[in-house]
Amino acid sequence: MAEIKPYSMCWLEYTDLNKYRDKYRRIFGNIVVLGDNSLNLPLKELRDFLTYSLGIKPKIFRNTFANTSNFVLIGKLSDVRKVLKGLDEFEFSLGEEGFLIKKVEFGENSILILTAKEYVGLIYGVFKLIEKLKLGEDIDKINFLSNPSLKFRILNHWDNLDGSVERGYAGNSIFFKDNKIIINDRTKDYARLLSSIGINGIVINNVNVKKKEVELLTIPYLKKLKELAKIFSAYGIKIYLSINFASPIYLGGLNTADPLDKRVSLWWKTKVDEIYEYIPDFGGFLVKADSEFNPGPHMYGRTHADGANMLGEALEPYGGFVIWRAFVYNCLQDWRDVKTDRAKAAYDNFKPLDGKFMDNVIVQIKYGPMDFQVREPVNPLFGGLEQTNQILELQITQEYTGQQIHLCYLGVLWKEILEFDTYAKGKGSEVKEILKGSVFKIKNNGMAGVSNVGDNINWTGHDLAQANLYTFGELAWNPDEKIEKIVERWIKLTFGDDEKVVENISYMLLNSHKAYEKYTTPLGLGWMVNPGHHYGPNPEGYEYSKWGTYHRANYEAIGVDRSSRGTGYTLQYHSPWREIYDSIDTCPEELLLFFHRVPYNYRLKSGKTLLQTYYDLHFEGVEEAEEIRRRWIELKGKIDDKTYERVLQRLNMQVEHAKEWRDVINTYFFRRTGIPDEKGRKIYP
Ligand SMILES: CO[C@H]1[C@H](O)[C@@H](O)[C@H](O)O[C@@H]1C(=O)O
Repeated sequence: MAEIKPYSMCWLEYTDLNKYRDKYRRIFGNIVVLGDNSLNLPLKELRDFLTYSLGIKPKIFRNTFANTSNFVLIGKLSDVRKVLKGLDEFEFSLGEEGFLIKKVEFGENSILILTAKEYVGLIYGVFKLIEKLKLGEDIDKINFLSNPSLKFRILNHWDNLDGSVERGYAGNSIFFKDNKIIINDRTKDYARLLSSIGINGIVINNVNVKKKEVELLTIPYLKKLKELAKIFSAYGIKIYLSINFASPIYLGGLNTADPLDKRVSLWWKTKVDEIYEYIPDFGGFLVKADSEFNPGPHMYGRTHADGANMLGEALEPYGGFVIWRAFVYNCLQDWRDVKTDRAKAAYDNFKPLDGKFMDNVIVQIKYGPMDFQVREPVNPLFGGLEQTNQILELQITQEYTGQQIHLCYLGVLWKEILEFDTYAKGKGSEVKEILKGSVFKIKNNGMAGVSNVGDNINWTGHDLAQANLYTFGELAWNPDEKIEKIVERWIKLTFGDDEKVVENISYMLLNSHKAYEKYTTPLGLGWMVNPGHHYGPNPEGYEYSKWGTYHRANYEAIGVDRSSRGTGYTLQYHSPWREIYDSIDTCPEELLLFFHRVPYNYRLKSGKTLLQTYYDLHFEGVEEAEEIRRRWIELKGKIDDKTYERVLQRLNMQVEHAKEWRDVINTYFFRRTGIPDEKGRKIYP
């Protein structure tokens, strides 16, 4: 029996797979390992899975297969090639992090090879092999080579040293408590989970680096971080830290953090030297600078490039990276000022700096120009920046998308973002192609996801929110994969392969984002949330505040004119998007209110008015939330009771809160216009 843990292992759980035992026994009864003890970890992963899930206790052979006939062979490609011929081509096709799983016949013997150029590939590979076995896939003729498409596949934790998590909806931090770093069994299990979805970097602390967190760069913390980094490193994951740009003042006693001041750059160099003494494979820094009250180079009249490059120089000798966020805007705006448009800020700040960053600096860009709303257009910096490394920032944690009380599967949205064609170099310049490095020459690109993980027993609060974490990793590894396939795989790995279970949960996941969008703020509106915590409806919650997030509804119209006749935001896009978005007639309706100010009586393509459409979508959204719950209820008895109940409870809350959204928003529109619903449904006066 596998040890029983006080938390679930999500898609890695050792479920009983006895039914596949006979299918796999012949080959998996023997494992030959080529190489030294460094391969013990992938070996242990495979052995534990075979033992606990399949009831196969493999015999292990080290550096010999003299007495075996059928076996699994694990080793680095250079070692495997010494004993098996015909593997030359893989020297070229395997990348640094890639792996190969291949069945070969060798005389009388059947051998399943798991190989990679580097150790890290063997780790990723062993988890993929386990996944295939867990899914019961045929491995008789397997010839599966996989390299990640994106170089950086990083999770951002917004965890604070006191154990709280900014925008966290799954309990407390798994990394920090009472200003101490936590290291326990769960740390390693987290590394295993992340490695199994190909993650290769993790920023462990919040981008808002407050006074206490500045101390993470001091020796007492570095000593502990060294231990933590070792655990992650064994699974192919590098540790990064968010830093406060003013650290030389807080920690170094300097009176400035000016990036062009020699004392400042020297302080950082010395600090970086120290960090690498403790953590030789340290990934680098994530920096939120000149953003929402965090200090940055603007304070000294310097540019983001000045700031980032100064850090880049300190990290360069060690191969470390600076990840610099593009989330920079005026957060002290006056609602009476109609000229300033927050949506334009990232582009306005960073486009002029294109080409000025060092090669080990990466600009990390939120998917949209505002802030992780349920729908926004894709940030025009994608396609706008041509000579700057870039990371697409997604929010796995559901700040604006239901806070893990609502089921809102984000994979469908992320897929649309990745497939958005920027037309930067004509057709075929999709975001995913830019990130792969195939549109511009820049190569140090990737994806970052703000983690949805906490210390809840299911890691993510809502059990089904595990799918968002899984999907993030899978898409970062291969953004070309079909989302339906990822969903199906996650369900089977997590809940087994019962047809009804797969059918219903697929339905629930694939339709949940659309439903959430409908009953909250469809047509690109966004922002009608309660200020501060961002849960639940509040149509004017952000209307007169300083955050630059206004819809400016009056009795006739709603939305911001961001066209060339308005704020000019549309001009940040390449053609044909700038023309498409610029005209109310061609603008995709799902983004209509983002780009245009639209009268309530404006007729959409369906022939219905904007107002009636808004009413209809809200009624539909609630019905869809009810249907999603119904699909879950159909699975009673097919899902273990505890999980079933936990999810049902959240789905019940979702339906209730969806009704609250529907009624508050519909009433708001009714009160603004005085026009009732054509279908006479209940709208509160
Ligand atoms: C970490 O701060 C977050 C903040 O909680 C969130 O509400 C805001 O939208 O985005 C910020 C950011 O992305 O920096």
